Amino acid sequence: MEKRSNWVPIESDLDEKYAKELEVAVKAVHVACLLCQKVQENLIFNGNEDVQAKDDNSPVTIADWSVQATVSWILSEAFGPENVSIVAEEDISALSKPTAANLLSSIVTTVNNSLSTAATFNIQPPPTPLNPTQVLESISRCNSTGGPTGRFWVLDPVDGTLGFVRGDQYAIALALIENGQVVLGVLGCPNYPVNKEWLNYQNGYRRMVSRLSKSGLGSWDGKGCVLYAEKGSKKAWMQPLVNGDEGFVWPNSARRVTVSSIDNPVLATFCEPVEKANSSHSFTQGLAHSVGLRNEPLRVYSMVKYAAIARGDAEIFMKFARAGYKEKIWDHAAGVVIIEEAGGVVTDAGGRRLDFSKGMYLQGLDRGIIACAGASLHEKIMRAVDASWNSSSL
Ligand SMILES: Nc1ncnc2c1ncn2[C@@H]1O[C@H](COP(=O)(O)OS(=O)(=O)O)[C@@H](OP(=O)(O)O)[C@H]1O
Ligand SMILES: [Mg+2]
Ligand SMILES: [Mg+2]
Ligand SMILES: [Mg+2]
Repeated sequence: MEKRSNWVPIESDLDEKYAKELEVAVKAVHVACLLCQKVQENLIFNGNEDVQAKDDNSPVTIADWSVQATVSWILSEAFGPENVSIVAEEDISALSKPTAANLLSSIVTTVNNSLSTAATFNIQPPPTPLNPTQVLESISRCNSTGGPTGRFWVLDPVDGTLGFVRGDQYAIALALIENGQVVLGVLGCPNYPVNKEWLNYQNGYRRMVSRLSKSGLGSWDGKGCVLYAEKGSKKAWMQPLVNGDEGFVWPNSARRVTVSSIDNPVLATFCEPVEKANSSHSFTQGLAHSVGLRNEPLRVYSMVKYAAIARGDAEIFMKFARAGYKEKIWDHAAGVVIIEEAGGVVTDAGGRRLDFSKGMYLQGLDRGIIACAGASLHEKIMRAVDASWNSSSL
């Protein structure tokens, strides 16, 4: 049983400047996590939820659209729609077709069910359930394209949708950007328990769940976590994910997280995308060999990789997408500020910090993304990338 003495009330972390934004964002992500848990359960155990394919063949589900609608609605209610600008992954093109009536109806139901439980987090639900037009409006309101000035939110409603549909890891990522800088990041990880036992089950989250339940260890209670950080605070925080129907009373408690102190690559663990199509496994394998990394790579879907570094469960995250792929800001914004405030370093392979000021893409990214638990380890990995790059076929 974990000692709870190091959990503190959420308010103790709140700096004046973004106090309300952080509080609303953390609550919205909790609501979204609960929504996703229900949809994933239906998808995996009852097999009765739709998985659609987008134009690029990537999957999208009712959870992606429902979270986008729900978070957009919560932010608009809290700050006024005229003050809320959101860059987000999903749009309504597939939902506006006449053949999508059933899909839209499932989304509307999911959003309303989710908002009706939001009172747990002191969020006032809508006076009457949202109708399809209002849900579509909430989704399509997230049509900001970002840029160098002003304030906008960045939302990946379900990051790692592939992991989500496979019953594995995924994340909900919400960040606030002001004048090109990420000032807040909140990362919901519904399948990443507060304790890191899942790391012992390399690439097999579902195997872990089934093994733990068979072994009667009892430590698995299905809960995930929500991580968050405010830029410049030098602190990153983790809350346990609450179960909406436990009679739980908000505010939740939080615990500080910090990166690992390991700076020797020989002892480090690195994480990377599960799919070879999203990042070159052969390049990272060669690089791992060159620096003497002994541990198996931790292949995990979604920004849970950023959470793993921030929590000190792994030391290195690398992503080297194929040439021509343009990384989107919603896949990184929340994770970057959380790792940095937890004591880590995130740059491209040229050592430059990621630039969130150029619209929806991370423009000018040099080769790939390297996040490490500290500056010294980061320096070593950067040197190894440079040494391996020319002999690679990337
Ligand atoms: N070809 C290609 N190369 C690189 N990246 C891509 C590519 N295609 C998609 N994406 C984006 O990757 C997001 C998922 O990244 P992950 O690190 O979770 O990858 S993996 O699922 O573990 O393989 C995924 O985020 P979601 O769409 O939110 O799941 C995409 O934005
Ligand atoms: Mg994503
Ligand atoms: Mg997504
Ligand atoms: Mg997607």
